[in-house]
Amino acid sequence: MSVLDEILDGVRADLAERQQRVPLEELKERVARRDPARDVLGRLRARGVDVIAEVKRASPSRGALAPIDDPAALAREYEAGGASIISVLTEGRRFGGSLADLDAVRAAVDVPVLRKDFVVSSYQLWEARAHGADLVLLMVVSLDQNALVSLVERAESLGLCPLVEVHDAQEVERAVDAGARLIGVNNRDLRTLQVDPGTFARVAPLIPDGVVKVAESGVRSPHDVIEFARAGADAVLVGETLVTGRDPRASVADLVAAGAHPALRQGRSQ
Ligand SMILES: O=C(O)c1ccccc1NCC(=O)[C@H](O)[C@H](O)COP(=O)(O)O
Repeated sequence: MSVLDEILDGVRADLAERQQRVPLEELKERVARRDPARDVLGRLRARGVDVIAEVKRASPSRGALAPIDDPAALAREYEAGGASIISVLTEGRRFGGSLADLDAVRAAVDVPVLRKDFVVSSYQLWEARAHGADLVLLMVVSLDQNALVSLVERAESLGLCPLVEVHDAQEVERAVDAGARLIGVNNRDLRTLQVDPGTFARVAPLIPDGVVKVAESGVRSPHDVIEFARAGADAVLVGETLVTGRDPRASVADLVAAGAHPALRQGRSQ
């Protein structure tokens, strides 16, 4: 069994437990009391190369990364450094995240917040919105096409912007067919956990113009931001480098500054 399959088994078990504890009707009532989700696509199209900064305690590939006792404080640092979106990993078993982290971050920042998890059911979309997320990750590799299409539609009907994650040409085709307007190319192969930073440059040209493109995983430096931007990225998603560095605000600011260079504006998604 692959690591991804193990993660998905755990996600389904935890999901079943939450569905017992928190009925869908209760989530719907909480969603109805929430302010509408923030605009994401307009923001990503309007500026230089945006930085999506991730709250990530641990990962299957690297084990423990950082304790992050106060995710709200970390998110405020990211926002002060110029991050356009805060990504919050809510998977508990392998990434050490939780919906409580999402609550804390949502209450701490004004920028949009991404619920980063292994979504397999519309219940998780209701959860994401009930806990204040503006975006939600949908991974093509872990969904059949009917499920992908229906989760994209359900996310949008809740006002959530789906970030549809792909890794190869076939997954791009599926994401586009499902109506994705925001596509993340993960440089990490989730079956082997290997990161190949060249993945984005190979896969991004297959994504139609007008779709906003995010380079995910393996972004380590301002130089990387420039390289991904030259390959067509509108945004980069960064976890490990930020949570293991000494000064997350300064690290984000350096990445944002690299992405704001006027020479990089040409060719970005409109
Ligand atoms: O990070 C992992 O090891 C991992 C393993 C299996 C599934 C997903 C995984 N990561 C999720 C991500 O996509 C990253 O957290 C995100 O792109 C940031 O990557 P990085 O900057 O390399 O931490």
